[in-house]
Amino acid sequence: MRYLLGIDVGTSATKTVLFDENCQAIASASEEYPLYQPQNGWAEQHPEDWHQATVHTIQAVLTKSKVPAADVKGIGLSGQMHGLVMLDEANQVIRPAIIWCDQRTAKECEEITQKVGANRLMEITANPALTGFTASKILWVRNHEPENYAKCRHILLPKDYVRFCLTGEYATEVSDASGMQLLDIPNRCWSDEILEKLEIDRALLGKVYESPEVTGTLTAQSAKLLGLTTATVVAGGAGDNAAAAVGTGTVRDGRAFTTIGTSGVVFAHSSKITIDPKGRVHTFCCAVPNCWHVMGVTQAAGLSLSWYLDNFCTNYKEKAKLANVSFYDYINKEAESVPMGSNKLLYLPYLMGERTPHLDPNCRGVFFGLSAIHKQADLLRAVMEGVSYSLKDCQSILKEMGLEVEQMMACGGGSKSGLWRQILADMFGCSVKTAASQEGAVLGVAILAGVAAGVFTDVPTACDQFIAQDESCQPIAAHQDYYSKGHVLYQQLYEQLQNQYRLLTNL
Ligand SMILES: Nc1ncnc2c1ncn2[C@@H]1O[C@H](COP(=O)(O)OP(=O)(O)O)[C@@H](O)[C@H]1O
Ligand SMILES: O=C(CO)[C@@H](O)[C@H](O)COP(=O)(O)O
Repeated sequence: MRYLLGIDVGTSATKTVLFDENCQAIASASEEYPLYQPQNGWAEQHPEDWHQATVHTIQAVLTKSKVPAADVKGIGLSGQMHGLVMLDEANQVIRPAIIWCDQRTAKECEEITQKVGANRLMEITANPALTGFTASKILWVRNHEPENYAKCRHILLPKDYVRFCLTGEYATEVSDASGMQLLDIPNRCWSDEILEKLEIDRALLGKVYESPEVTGTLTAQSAKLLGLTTATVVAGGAGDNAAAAVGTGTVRDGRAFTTIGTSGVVFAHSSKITIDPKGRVHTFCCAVPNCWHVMGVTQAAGLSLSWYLDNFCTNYKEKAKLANVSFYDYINKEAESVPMGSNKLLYLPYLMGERTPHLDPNCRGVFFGLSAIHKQADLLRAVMEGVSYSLKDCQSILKEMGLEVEQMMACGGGSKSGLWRQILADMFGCSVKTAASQEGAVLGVAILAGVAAGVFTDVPTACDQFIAQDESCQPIAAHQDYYSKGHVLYQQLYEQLQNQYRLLTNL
């Protein structure tokens, strides 16, 4: 039997799963690490935490499974997108990584638009200048930390830093590189025009591969450390959403999925490049060669839930213990005990600014309609509903762009909640399904590794063979009606507050 490793360098943790050649999970391990917020709207992590978590979780799954090293044919890397890792001459990390949800670069986005031109930026990178994307982070370091910029010899994305540690190669692949705002998205290569206009040296960037290509093999040192062999290939892999697309079988036109991870995403596959002229959703290269995807992003999806639970529900852990149920079973029951609409309470999930549909780094979270009748559980359900309203915003734009969706899958930590999936089905007005394997991104990159290692012929064929569907939530007409009215009110709240958010930032 041959085996494949899928690794997802997420925001909350790195997760590693060992699959056999039938894509059955054999062993899994995950390791959490901190997210640092040194200022309001800033977000950083230590790249070494990602590397250590990868090493420990690979070692853990190999120990648990007792699979012979020589039978592990390939490694697939998935990861949080957009983060900026800078290495010096000696390959040392220069400063903490500035990650995807960091919002400090509004001025640098103006600089990018002015230097490249709004129209050329859309034509080449398929997206307007965004604070979340890597290019504005590079310019921020150049503008604010010139001594760090001067030392920089290599720029890598989070999972590509881990790749460098494993293989010694400076490489990336098209799906993750799409989120740097330096890639020519229609032609799937670095854009010399963008690099020249932004005065970024191309030599700083790694080689760009397609997702199922081989980017290298393990170095002797990392093979020894991990308990693997130097014959193990490391595939291009994919950004976490492009990876989850493969892991949920979203690899053909008409297919889509919604993720509730730290962020939230509504993602549709497209064999043709389609761009929203207003830039509210991203068009990126996907993990299937010669295909693209369009996705809307909610900055704080699971993050909203974690923030609420960590700060205002510390009693829930004890209550779950007393009730003898898991923590998330307990919180989902609590949310279910509250009627639809959370007793007339609305939540705007803009804790880290918002991408789709507002592209606004200044906006922040709101509970609207608080009354003395509200209890912890009302706010809990309002958070889940508010995140879902934001995902509804994403779905509406994909529809407006003519991306027909025949199948909506759900993945990410939040999709484990039956209640959350039902709310999504009610708001989207379509069935929301889960894959039989809940492994999403890690399964996706294990399939990419399988193609790279010659275990599978191509990505869509492997998905057809190995991805099966499981549960399906159908929309309930009365809920749909309520939530469509709620959505109108939800949308009006941002419109009313847009100017006040700017004033708050400048206060
Ligand atoms: N059973 C569950 N019910 C509801 N939410 C959950 C559940 N399990 C995890 N989550 C949420 O999912 C999020 C983590 O999702 P995950 O996909 O692991 O994140 P990431 O890959 O972004 O680190 C957490 O923020 C948590 O709030
Ligand atoms: O910024 C994006 C996509 O554009 C996020 O999807 C990040 O890639 C982080 O993902 P999670 O850690 O929430 O899964």
